[in-house]
Amino acid sequence: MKTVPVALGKRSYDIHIEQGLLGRAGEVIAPLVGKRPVVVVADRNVKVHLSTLRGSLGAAGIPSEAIELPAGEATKSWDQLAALTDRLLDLGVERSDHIIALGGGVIGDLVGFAAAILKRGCNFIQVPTTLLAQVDSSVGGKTAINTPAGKNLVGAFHQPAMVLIDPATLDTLPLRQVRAGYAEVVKYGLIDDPDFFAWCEANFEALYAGDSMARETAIARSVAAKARIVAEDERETTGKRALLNLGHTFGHALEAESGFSDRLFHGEAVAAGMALAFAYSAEKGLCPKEDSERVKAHLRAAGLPHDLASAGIGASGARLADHMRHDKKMAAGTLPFLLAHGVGQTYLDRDVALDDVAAFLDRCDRG
Ligand SMILES: NC(=O)c1ccc[n+]([C@@H]2O[C@H](COP(=O)([O-])OP(=O)(O)OC[C@H]3O[C@@H](n4cnc5c(N)ncnc54)[C@H](O)[C@@H]3O)[C@@H](O)[C@H]2O)c1
Ligand SMILES: O=C(O)C(=O)C[C@@H](O)[C@H](O)[C@H](O)COP(=O)(O)O
Ligand SMILES: [Zn+2]
Repeated sequence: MKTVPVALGKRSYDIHIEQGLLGRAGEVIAPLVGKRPVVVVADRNVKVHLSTLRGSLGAAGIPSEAIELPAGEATKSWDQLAALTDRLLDLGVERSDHIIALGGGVIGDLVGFAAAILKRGCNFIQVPTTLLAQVDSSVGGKTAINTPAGKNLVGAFHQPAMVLIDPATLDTLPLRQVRAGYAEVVKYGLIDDPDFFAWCEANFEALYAGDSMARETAIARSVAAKARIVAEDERETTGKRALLNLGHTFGHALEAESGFSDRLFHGEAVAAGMALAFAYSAEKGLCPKEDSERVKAHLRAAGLPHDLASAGIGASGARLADHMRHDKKMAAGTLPFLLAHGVGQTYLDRDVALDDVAAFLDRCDRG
């Protein structure tokens, strides 16, 4: 088993990665939970993994209850949050108990937020089953729901007590979802690790084909990068953690424009967003055009949206900029942007005018 520590003082925890880990999750979790019952909150599409997980909990002598929730971004809602917290209260969850989130980023974000507010803070464990959740959302403690105003606008920082990653759960994940998760893998290369971006260019096909070495390398390098950044700036106050938002100001606007629907998954929106961030950087002369073209070419080759047209977005720049005004990075009326000086050289630019971004978007090809 490979273990990546997340060093956050009293809130430190381990990320465990191992093929088949779900089948022995009970013994790994047992030292945390003792013999207290746990509640597993699972996505309805992961029934087979739920049964493996509960089997291993039972074998370790840990009683469990299950709550199954509908799949999809719409589940990150006030209604689902209220229903979930009511169920958890009915089940008698105590503050020191552990709630397990089994599923993708939607389940992780919702369950993490429920755990943050239930009895003013319960423990939770992330057991991510999508590539996106295994490389990104299960780590770092950002939890949230969406509101009519936009993405992740109500939430809390609440770190999990442990993250258990079984790459074998990806065997059941549809290819389109694997690709969407891969966008967040590429992100780490683009932020500050050009060697990892080159690794991505050379290995994405193996990853898509389910090669176990490629999967484990992608997951381990991604979570190590995220753990390092989160340990430096847990609450996104210094600008360091904001680097993880590369492509997200554009991406969240595209998701909002798509109505948070299956038309554009989060990872797909982030892929288009990263390509737009590089294209804007190149247009401003901040980044070599070859780097921007290289990013776009890789995302295209990887079957991901790489501009507005391939993301299916026809909205005006002004309309997309209106979505961006809800971004949580907005400070004193200005929105800092994640731009790049090149591949692996992302930085937070505090001198970008939203109107200029809107005009740039109007010059881009439409869907
Ligand atoms: N908190 C964070 O740091 C963070 C980071 C990145 C993304 N996110 C959030 O994560 C969400 C996206 O997560 P996601 O891409 O995992 O989406 P998701 O949770 O909607 O999962 C994608 C789809 O895969 C299905 N699924 C999950 N595991 C499966 C499996 N093993 N086999 C078959 N089907 C499976 C789900 O039912 C769903 O239909 C977004 O809401 C995004 O904002 C949060
Ligand atoms: O962990 C982070 O920090 C991230 O920004 C990771 C992102 O991939 C993720 O989508 C996050 O939820 C976006 O955060 P937000 O603060 O823009 O809602
Ligand atoms: Zn993201």
